[in-house]
Amino acid sequence: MMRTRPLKVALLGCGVVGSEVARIMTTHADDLAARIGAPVELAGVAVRRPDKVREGIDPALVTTDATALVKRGDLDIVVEVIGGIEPARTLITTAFEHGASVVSANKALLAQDGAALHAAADEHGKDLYYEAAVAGAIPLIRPLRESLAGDKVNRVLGIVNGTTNFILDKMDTTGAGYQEALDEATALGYAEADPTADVEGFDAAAKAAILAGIAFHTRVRLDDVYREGMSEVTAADFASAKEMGCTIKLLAICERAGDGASVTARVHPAMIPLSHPLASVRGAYNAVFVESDASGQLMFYGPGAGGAPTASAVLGDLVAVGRNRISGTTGPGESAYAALPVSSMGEVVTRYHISLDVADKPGVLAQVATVFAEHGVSIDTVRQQGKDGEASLVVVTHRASDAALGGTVEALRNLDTVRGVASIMRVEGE
Ligand SMILES: NC(=O)c1ccc[n+]([C@@H]2O[C@H](COP(=O)([O-])OP(=O)(O)OC[C@H]3O[C@@H](n4cnc5c(N)ncnc54)[C@H](O)[C@@H]3O)[C@@H](O)[C@H]2O)c1
Ligand SMILES: N[C@@H](CCO)C(=O)O
Ligand code: NA
Repeated sequence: MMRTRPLKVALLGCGVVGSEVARIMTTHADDLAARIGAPVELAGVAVRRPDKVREGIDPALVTTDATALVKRGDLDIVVEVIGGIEPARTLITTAFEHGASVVSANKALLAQDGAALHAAADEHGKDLYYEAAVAGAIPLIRPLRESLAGDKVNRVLGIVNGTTNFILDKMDTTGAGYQEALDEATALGYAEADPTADVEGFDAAAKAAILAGIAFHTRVRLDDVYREGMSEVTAADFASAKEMGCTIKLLAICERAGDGASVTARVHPAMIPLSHPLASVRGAYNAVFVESDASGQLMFYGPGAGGAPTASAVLGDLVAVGRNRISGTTGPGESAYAALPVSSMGEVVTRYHISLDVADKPGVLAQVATVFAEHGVSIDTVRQQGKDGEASLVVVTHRASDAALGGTVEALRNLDTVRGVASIMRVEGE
């Protein structure tokens, strides 16, 4: 039965995502009401620039005072799509204190302060939902939190940043320069306000922290995630990858480690075989593999960024939270009972592609091979190309720990015959 009193929703931020949330709330109002069981009323929109024309939004609803809006006391749901840490954090906790539940797309904040925000939601008996924070439109938080709640997830691996996938894809397939590809991603609304968050891997690391926490029922914060961005990936790296039948993707990888007694979470560029499904994830699309004991391998794929796709996830949460409000319940909160420690990157085991500039003279290959052997790193293949008394040596290893590989590279740098280490890239997905 339809409740006549509407659910009052406040929108904080009306940028790329917020404007699409407002548009869908208006255009799909009847369907949303039918699905929730009550009409949804846009009760206020907090913005920074009040003079901007916002199509479809009653100017009387617009305010620059987000704090006063969340303190009104009659709100059912606050949708936070401002981004960043403050004032978003204080606005969310203030919303809970004044009786509202919260839907947010803010991965940076959730990866840093998720535990405190969940505690605040619990304390006030309210919901905190954030499907949009990871992989945009792709349902991932809810499947991990609800559908897979009876299984044991062992690994989450995927492409969770649309901007960097867009850039890497352009560089790989069209030979476009880095800046040109980044400018296009920004114009399409994929990039964060400061694109450093995307290209240096902070955005993906925040998502990895959120995914690892939910998947392994533990707490993983942004600082726990090992992070390397993609701004140093070169055309030469793509050429090396092609020679190996691979491409390069910025991956987020969360795994159980040490016989399941700990977890690791990392974000870095990696070579993956062209035959791997992640290799064919194009443009700003995201794709995430989840491996669980009983389910086996699951793949989630779709638009990971952009206004409308992200708004789709926000609206899904709005409906879920709205239904909870009507029935006087809340959805599942934080599940961190496993309390697993996060291991350092040194314990991660994977394969490596190392490109060295060496002197082209007798015994060099043997010297290099000895260094690998001394550090317990087994070599899979070696390829050498000569150029004027110098040579480039490409070594691909079998699986080894990051600590062993680090020691190997340090020792290689100390060899007189090694002129430089041109690139080190992990090889995943085999
Ligand atoms: N764009 C995407 O593809 C995407 C995808 C998933 C998640 N997100 C997340 O969604 C959130 C919003 O992203 P966006 O792309 O819409 O960013 P945006 O910069 O386009 O929008 C944010 C808006 O908030 C406004 N704002 C800033 N401070 C404010 C304040 N104090 N009061 C009211 N308004 C304020 C800004 O003026 C801006 O219009 C971020 O957390 C982002 O990480 C974005
Ligand atoms: N900047 C992010 C938005 C989606 O979270 C990306 O490019 O994936
Ligand atoms: Na999502």
